[in-house]
Amino acid sequence: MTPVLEARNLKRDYHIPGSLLKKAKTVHAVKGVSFKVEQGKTLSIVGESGCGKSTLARMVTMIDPVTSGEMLIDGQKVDIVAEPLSSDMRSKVQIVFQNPYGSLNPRKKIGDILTEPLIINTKIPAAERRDRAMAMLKKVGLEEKHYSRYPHMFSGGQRQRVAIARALMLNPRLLVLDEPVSALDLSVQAQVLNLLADLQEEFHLTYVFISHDLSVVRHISDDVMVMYFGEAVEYGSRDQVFGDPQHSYTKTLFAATPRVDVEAIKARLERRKRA
Ligand SMILES: Nc1ncnc2c1ncn2[C@@H]1O[C@H](COP(=O)(O)OP(=O)(O)OP(=O)(O)O)[C@@H](O)[C@H]1O
Repeated sequence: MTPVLEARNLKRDYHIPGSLLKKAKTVHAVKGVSFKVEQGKTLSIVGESGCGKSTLARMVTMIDPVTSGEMLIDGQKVDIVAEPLSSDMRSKVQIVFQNPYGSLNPRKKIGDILTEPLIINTKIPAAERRDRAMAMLKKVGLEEKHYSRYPHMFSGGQRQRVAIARALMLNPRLLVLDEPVSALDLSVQAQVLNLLADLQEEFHLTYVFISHDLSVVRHISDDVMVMYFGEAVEYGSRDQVFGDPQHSYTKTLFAATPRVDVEAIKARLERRKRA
């Protein structure tokens, strides 16, 4: 099967200009990383702060150009080194950021936030844009009445639902989830993770899930890649990586991580819903 996304040897350097007191330097944030994700699957990318996860997310989402490497979407090569990147290709990959407070424009109503990608990227008439946004609100567990409200009127979990809805408005081939639940309370984390799992099942969505939280990663991944100082030091199926980690860094990372039992949280929420 042709993967939805294939990344080949992606590299990203940041050049930091010098000053009177400091020499110019180059940070090799991502040092040649390759991976594939098939339709309906989730690849998680884990690692400590500064290992290059967000840089990789921004390259895959085509927000930032890469220094070198190749990316194929549905087998078609994307010209990712060039700028500006084609908006057609860019709309195939959407991103949900960590902070639902910062990622939604506070001056725009939810309806405008959801229809904006359709206005920019399609010629869909206004009435249909509204219908699609209403339908998407329901898909993410919100209501039609939320269409005319502003982001500050929502909780963190609801805002993240809006961010997910916005990311899905253009029917992307791939959703990059950059720490999408780490700013939320534990019980809300479980609800948003359940929503992502339901949407994936219903629409056969493909996810790249960026996280430093191994208990969440263990719960939602098909494949896992562990990054360390800009390199992929481990890459394989979830069971391989968690069951038999090969690299010493992965072993240390797993040993140092307290286990949060997401399954137990889910079960508790279910019980509460039924009560
Ligand atoms: N715009 C930038 N200019 C210069 N250096 C940068 C820039 N963005 C990231 N870096 C550097 O690149 C490296 C990787 O950063 P990145 O943010 O991708 O890591 P991360 O794993 O996502 O960390 P975090 O979880 O803290 O966001 C770090 O050394 C960081 O300081």
